[in-house]
Amino acid sequence: MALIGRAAASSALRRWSCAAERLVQHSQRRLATVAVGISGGVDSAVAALLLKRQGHEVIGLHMRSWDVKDESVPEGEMSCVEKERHDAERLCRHLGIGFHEVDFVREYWSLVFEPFLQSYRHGTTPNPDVACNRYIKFDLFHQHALSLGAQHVATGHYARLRRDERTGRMQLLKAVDESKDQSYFLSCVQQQALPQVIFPLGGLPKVEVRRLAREAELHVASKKDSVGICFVGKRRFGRFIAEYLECTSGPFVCVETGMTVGTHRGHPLYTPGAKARIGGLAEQEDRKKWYVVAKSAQENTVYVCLGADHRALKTSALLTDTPSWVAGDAPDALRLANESVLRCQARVRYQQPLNACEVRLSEDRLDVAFEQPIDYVAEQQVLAMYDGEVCLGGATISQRLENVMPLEGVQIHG
Ligand SMILES: Nc1ncnc2c1ncn2[C@@H]1O[C@H](COP(=O)(O)OP(=O)(O)OP(=O)(O)O)[C@@H](O)[C@H]1O
Repeated sequence: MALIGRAAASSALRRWSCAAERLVQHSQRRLATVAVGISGGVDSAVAALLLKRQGHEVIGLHMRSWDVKDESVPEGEMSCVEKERHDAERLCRHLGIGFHEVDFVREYWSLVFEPFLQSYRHGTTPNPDVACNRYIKFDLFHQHALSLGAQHVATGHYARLRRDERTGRMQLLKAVDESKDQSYFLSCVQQQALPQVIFPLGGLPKVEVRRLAREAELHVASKKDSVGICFVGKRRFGRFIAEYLECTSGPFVCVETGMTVGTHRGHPLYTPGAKARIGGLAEQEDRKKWYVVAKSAQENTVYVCLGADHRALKTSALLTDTPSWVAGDAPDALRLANESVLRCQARVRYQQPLNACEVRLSEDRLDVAFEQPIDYVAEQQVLAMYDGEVCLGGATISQRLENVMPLEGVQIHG
């Protein structure tokens, strides 16, 4: 009897001490208040759900970065901006977390959208998502989230963070689900924001994120992933850009022959590497096969070639503007040795396979040589550099070098 009593008492004690331990861990974790960027989509909602389950005090922060006035919405329909806000608020209510809003419409316009338009005017192809992450989400938005009393700021980005044992700085890593990896868009984010950042989805496959959303009965569980540039919403890009930039028709010129092979509807509507869809040609087959090589804004000319494998679409070397290193400084290979060369991998587009390259610093710019020529390099897009799974940083491409242009003297820079 006494034995049974002692066993029961000690098991009760064990249960109690486990419960107490859980309570202590729980209350310690509760000390962290995490502001989650709630977009109205499934990823950030699941990020908030997971943080809440871990015991954090979670608040939802929705940002308005685009004015309803700048969306043409059919009568009686809700604009994209309003729909996202509505979904974000409903999600916070469902998750039982506070809902906060912040307006960065003006800042987004001047730091992201104006430079985006300017770049298009000059005949180049910018990346507004990289600029948005650097100047808005991981700077102004981040600071605002901290000013609300949060110690951490989380987003639904697919990427991971790790502290570098040697330097003590934060490293940006690719997501485990490579098909969703967003480190490319984060490659120009600055080190100072990263110690407070959490990416709860970096280790999860997207299918698991959707499953968690369904299990938690989030109304956005089956909502489509956002594709393309966020402010364009569901509109066709051509129609959208034509509202802001003058698009006048001009010639499509074949880089091989120098001959005009069709008429384009305005150079801003075309991106190097994309199909040109030249109309007016008799052969349907040919129409399918023209690709944009380059553009000249000055001459309002779009240069094209026949076939996706044409050597005019390949680039083996390029120059960039001043790079942005996630660690804050350039990697040791570029800083410490004379004649220093960084051997790494790089991509020039979201989800492009990584390409081996050599990077040299020339003044404060990068001179990049690829082991094999790569496809579809567009000026003003971002080059993101990697050492295995670590994203080292990014830089805006200022010039394609050694791209094969069979037609001597074709001037492609606007
Ligand atoms: N309007 C917004 N307000 C607050 N945070 C935002 C907003 N838009 C995006 N974010 C944050 O940035 C992350 C990445 O944004 P992105 O536009 O790539 O959306 P996404 O991958 O489709 O994610 P989601 O499914 O959450 O919309 C989001 O998961 C979210 O945390």
